[in-house]
Amino acid sequence: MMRQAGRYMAVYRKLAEKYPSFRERSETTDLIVQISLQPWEAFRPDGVIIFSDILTPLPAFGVPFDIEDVRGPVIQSPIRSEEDLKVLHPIDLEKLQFVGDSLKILRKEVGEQAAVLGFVGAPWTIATYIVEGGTTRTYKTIKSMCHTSPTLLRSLLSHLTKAIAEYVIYQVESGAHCIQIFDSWGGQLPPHMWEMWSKPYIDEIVRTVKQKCPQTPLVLYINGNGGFLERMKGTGVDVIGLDWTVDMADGRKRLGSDISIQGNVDPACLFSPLPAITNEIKSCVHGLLKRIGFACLVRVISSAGTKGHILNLGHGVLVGTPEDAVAHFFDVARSFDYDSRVQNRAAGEPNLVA
Ligand SMILES: O=C(O)CCc1c2[nH]c(c1CC(=O)O)Cc1[nH]c(c(CC(=O)O)c1CCC(=O)O)Cc1[nH]c(c(CC(=O)O)c1CCC(=O)O)Cc1[nH]c(c(CCC(=O)O)c1CC(=O)O)C2
Repeated sequence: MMRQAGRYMAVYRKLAEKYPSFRERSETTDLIVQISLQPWEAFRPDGVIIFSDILTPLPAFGVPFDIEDVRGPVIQSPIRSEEDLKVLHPIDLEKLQFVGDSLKILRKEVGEQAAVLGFVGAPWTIATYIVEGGTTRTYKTIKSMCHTSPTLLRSLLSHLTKAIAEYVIYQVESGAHCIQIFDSWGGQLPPHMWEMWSKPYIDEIVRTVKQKCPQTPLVLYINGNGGFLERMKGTGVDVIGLDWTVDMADGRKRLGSDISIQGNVDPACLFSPLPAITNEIKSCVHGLLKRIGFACLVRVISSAGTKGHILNLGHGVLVGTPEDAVAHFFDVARSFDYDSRVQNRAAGEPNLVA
């Protein structure tokens, strides 16, 4: 479940009182492991996501940042000129050792009972933070740069692409079974601009990672991706993450049966009464069943966890979500009878469904 650990959990909030700096919580091996395991201990999901952030690798290639309580991520020195680019250097993976160490420990902690999941931000999405200096509603600085300083923006995106590809490989070599690429803000671009300013860089990451780690499933997620599904498939990833604005059956029809889909229950639905949550999950799964047929789904799911449907929310768990609603989501997911019929818990191949 996206944003599986974090502020909606009371144990996390309590730990955050003791360690008030987000960077400390997400850059100290013991704390990363402890926080990543909080939802595992509470809900026993099929995947344990390392507690980290898409911005975590930035200081390792020359871009310091902080996460402030109200403002969220803040980049003190945004990159907006050729001169600013000079701070960038190749990624120093030694500075991210806490990520590698945590993944190794998480693999030991969960054994064969769950997949361990890593993640990165896509170059465009990371660039929005580096250029805008933090979170933005309009993306106007970076979007105007596409027209006023295309060479500069291309240099930045190329640098990020190299760094992120190396970081993905590092996570896989440290034990991640699967990597999700968050192009969370790719959906802010018109699709033809995404093809120019985001897709080629994701393509390059997929190519590089597939050469080194051909067995590792890659998931691609864009927030607001209704206009992008076919284009996302063109990157060569193994799984497309749908947000909740796309009907699951439409998504499957548009993407075909030769690729896996993740998603896509509306995260806000977890604020509803439990029976309503059950219905939403069923309609997400059964919509898919109706579209491609039950037998076909079983066949697709059973192919070693890289094809089929990974039941998930359409984006992260929202702050304030009741924990019993999250528990209910996992209970309902586990209750589907296809789960018990599918033999995708082969040795060394944790179940990636749900
Ligand atoms: O999400 C917020 O509102 C907080 C600010 C924010 C952060 N990163 C950010 C943003 C969004 C923005 O403002 O641009 C920037 C950020 N981090 C992330 C994404 C990708 C996405 O969710 O679409 C994004 C961009 C898009 C987005 O936030 O929707 C990814 C992320 N951050 C984080 C996690 C890990 C987790 O939650 O389990 C994960 C995802 C792992 C996964 O789902 O597989 C952790 C994180 N980062 C952050 C926080 C809040 C700070 C705290 O706990 O003290 C937290 C903890 C939490 O969400 O409860 C900081």
